[in-house]
Amino acid sequence: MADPLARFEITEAEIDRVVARFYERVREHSMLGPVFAVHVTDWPTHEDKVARFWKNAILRKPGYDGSPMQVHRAAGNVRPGMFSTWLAEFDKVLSAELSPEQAAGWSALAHRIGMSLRQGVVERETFAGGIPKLK
Ligand code: HEM
Repeated sequence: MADPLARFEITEAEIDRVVARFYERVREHSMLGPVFAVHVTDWPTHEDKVARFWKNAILRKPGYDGSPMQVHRAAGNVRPGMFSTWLAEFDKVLSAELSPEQAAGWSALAHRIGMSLRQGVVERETFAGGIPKLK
């Protein structure tokens, strides 16, 4: 039986497939591709880690113990304006690969997490009161 705490019905294989399709698009994307290229050389390892992140977030399956907030704040080349593009690309993959119910559930979760990560990046780039650190 499905885990009653799972946010929506999805299999681990479906999660793996979405992650693989998404980073295929990211690698070719004019804005997102170069950002990842600075950090990720071993794509299978990256995709495996991100798939474990989503299995933990959606299915509550242990296996990811990283800190996405730290990673995105520290990356240095992830800008606040990139999150809407990332999410739009992710939504395209969700719609193409999953049922409407699955896509809607995962999209809502991704947008919630994305807005929180974006806020972390914004805070790194601003002083108290929202004054930008110009550089
Ligand atoms: C919007 C929702 C997003 C989610 C849910 C998300 C999720 C993740 C996760 C789980 C990781 C692995 C973290 C770890 O190492 O433990 C990661 C890494 C990374 N993300 Fe995101 N991300 C998002 C948006 C973005 C955006 C907008 C960018 C900018 C292009 C970005 C760029 C990166 C890069 C470059 C890495 C690799 C960092 C490294 O290995 O040093 N992410 N992301």
